[in-house]
Amino acid sequence: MKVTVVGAGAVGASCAEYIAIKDFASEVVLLDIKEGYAEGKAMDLMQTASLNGFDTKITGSTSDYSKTAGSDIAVITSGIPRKPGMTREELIGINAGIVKSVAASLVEHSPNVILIVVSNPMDTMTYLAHKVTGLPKNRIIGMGGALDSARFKYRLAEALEAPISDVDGMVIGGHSDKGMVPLTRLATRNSVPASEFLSEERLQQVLEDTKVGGATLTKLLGTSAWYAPGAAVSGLVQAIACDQKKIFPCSTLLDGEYGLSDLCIGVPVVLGRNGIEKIVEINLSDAEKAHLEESAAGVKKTNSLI
Ligand SMILES: NC(=O)c1ccc[n+]([C@@H]2O[C@H](COP(=O)([O-])OP(=O)(O)OC[C@H]3O[C@@H](n4cnc5c(N)ncnc54)[C@H](O)[C@@H]3O)[C@@H](O)[C@H]2O)c1
Ligand SMILES: O=C(O)C[C@H](O)C(=O)O
Repeated sequence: MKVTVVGAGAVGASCAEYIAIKDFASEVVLLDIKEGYAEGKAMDLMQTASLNGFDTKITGSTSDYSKTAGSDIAVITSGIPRKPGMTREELIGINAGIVKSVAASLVEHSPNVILIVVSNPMDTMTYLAHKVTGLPKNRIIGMGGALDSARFKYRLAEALEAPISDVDGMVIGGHSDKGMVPLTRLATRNSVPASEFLSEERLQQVLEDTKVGGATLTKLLGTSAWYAPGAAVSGLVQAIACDQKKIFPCSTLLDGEYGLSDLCIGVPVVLGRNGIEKIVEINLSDAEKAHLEESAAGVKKTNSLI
């Protein structure tokens, strides 16, 4: 299993590290445009191999896509991150050009690749990857919901004063401060609805904290987060590589599902060796449907800028 990660910055390197530590891929290629940067990150990571006990071979490349040839999965993290006070949508001017050229180069060298798009604004960048490559829809996946759901579970565990392994929850919708739709109605603590333990007001606070999860970290760090994003990407890569058939909320091209078409937005999907093997349509309440529709309108507005 060969995995390429484009962008050896904060998220790309974190993602490569988690993939290696989980030890399911034979090879990870890191690629960046900064001279020597990906090679340096790859060497540093390889020097953790004996310490962390993995055999995955990590190599680096400065803009040489021939090194990525034959990749089964490629992750696109290249692009600028936001600074405090910015929205993800404001990154579109620079990141659209980067994602466009990177996606085309990846597919040129690995025609059978499954693409995972991370660069922001992620839903629009995922849609752009479709426009540029024309790959079948099962082979282009946007990562946002897996991260947002992890943050939702973190906030739920905090409110419930429970171990995180005891809570479950999912966030669908666009990966944006306003567009996320945390499904508080379906959140549970060990199969018991979270609403049995938490007031409506406290659940609403969990929802609000989840939606601004990325912005909160950006304010604290001066740039956006990388550990949880890297871990979330590695989870998707592993589900595909190991044909796990796990459900994750991912940004995918919709064609009538959830009453939405011609956009990529986060909904639950089954991930396996063929990428997105199924879009799972769950019954949403009227309020959740309205939130998802509002979120879709926001994503479409951003899509109109590419
Ligand atoms: N979807 C998500 O959930 C999520 C989570 C975190 C970050 N992000 C996004 O991921 C992107 C990367 O974030 P980061 O913190 O790693 O940024 P970063 O600045 O640390 O790393 C980005 C890297 O991309 C490289 N790069 C730029 N143009 C390139 C090109 N044409 N080809 C190859 N490499 C190129 C840069 O040299 C840099 O090393 C940002 O757009 C950020 O908003 C998305
Ligand atoms: O918040 C950001 O800009 C980065 C990323 O989308 C995140 O949610 O951490």
